[in-house]
Amino acid sequence: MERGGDVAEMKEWCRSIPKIELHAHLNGCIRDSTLLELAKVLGEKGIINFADVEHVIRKCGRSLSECFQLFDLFHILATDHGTISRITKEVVEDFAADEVVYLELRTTPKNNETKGMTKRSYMKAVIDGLRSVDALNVSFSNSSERTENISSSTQNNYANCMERKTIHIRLLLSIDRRETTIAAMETVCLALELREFGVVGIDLSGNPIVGEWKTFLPALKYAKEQGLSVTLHCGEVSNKKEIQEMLDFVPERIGHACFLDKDDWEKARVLQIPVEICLTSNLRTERLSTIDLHHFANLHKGNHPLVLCTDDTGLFSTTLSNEYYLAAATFGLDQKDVLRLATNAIEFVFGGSEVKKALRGIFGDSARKLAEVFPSWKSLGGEDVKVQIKSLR
Ligand SMILES: CNc1ncnc2c1ncn2[C@@H]1O[C@H](COP(=O)(O)O)[C@@H](O)[C@H]1O
Ligand SMILES: [Zn+2]
Repeated sequence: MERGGDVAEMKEWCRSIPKIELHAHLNGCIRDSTLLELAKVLGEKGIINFADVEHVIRKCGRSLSECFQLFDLFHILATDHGTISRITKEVVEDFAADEVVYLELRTTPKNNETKGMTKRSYMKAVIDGLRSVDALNVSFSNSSERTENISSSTQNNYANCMERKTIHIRLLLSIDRRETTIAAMETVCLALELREFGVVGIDLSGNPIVGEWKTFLPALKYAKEQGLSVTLHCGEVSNKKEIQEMLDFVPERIGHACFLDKDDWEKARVLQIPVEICLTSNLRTERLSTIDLHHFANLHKGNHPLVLCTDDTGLFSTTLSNEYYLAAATFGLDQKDVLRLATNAIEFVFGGSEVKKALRGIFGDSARKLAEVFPSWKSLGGEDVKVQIKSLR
């Protein structure tokens, strides 16, 4: 990994392998260029001061609280339905360009009376955005490959459909920690209503120093009872009591987990709760002083279920392949380890058995093709991974 050629080959390897993204916030993944364009328009209308906003958007390395200030700005910039659809389309295109084959995109449904926006109409705009992607086959139905969920232009041209990349998308609705119990319950009910449009679960996110666990618990419990999967931002800041309560809830995954202590990790290990690891996000928001101290190392060593994710590609100027490369470069992973990590993520998706089967097929095909392209692949144990993929079927 130290020589230039090796670095370039590993970066290319991380880019070219199929990947699964399980922790990405829609509005945190807005392209900088789109954000600046939106800000400029609002500046011209005198709604914001463009010069101030430009400085904030271009700033690198923000504290966690600065990130949440920026999210408030994002929400001002992206309030109308058309913009939400556009952002969704671009985010999907960007993940697909990075060889993401399955994306679980999470977003917080928003009410905005002045714009005539309700949580339901916000989600309709997101779903319209998925439908408007025309350069890819977008499959976002729970009942898998139903053609009505493949973008309309694709249906018109079967030959094109076969040539295009396919990206499987599922949606998680986020409860913001500023919300009340009733608002959280509304989001869960909306998620249940939108199951046929690929909504598979609920996320709890937002500023981790705001709100109390007991406020969200009734809605999260209800979500679970109704068969929705639940993932929680857990231990993003130090909060022993809340971390314990969250683990006792037994979510299907947790995000970040930066401030779990020994007992908490033991509980997570016994319960085998998969952890969504967001290296760049944790580093940029100063959850740790240097990346080599990240809990990824211990979890990986202990074979704890984990998945590398981006959190907010736009906010942190990262990609999923960059996260894989960062993990490889920091923790000494070889190509075999990287592909195994990417493949293991199949087991933690909320999309159900049909999509898992499809993903196993994609990873199996890709392992065969990559073996031809990368000369070092065979000596690095490509055969092992192929065997592993087979045994997962
Ligand atoms: C940095 N780590 C993080 N910790 C907690 N919550 C985060 C987050 N990054 C993003 N969000 C949550 O996602 C929203 C933006 O996307 P949506 O408007 O929902 O699409 C933010 O407002 C915040 O609530
Ligand atoms: Zn997050």
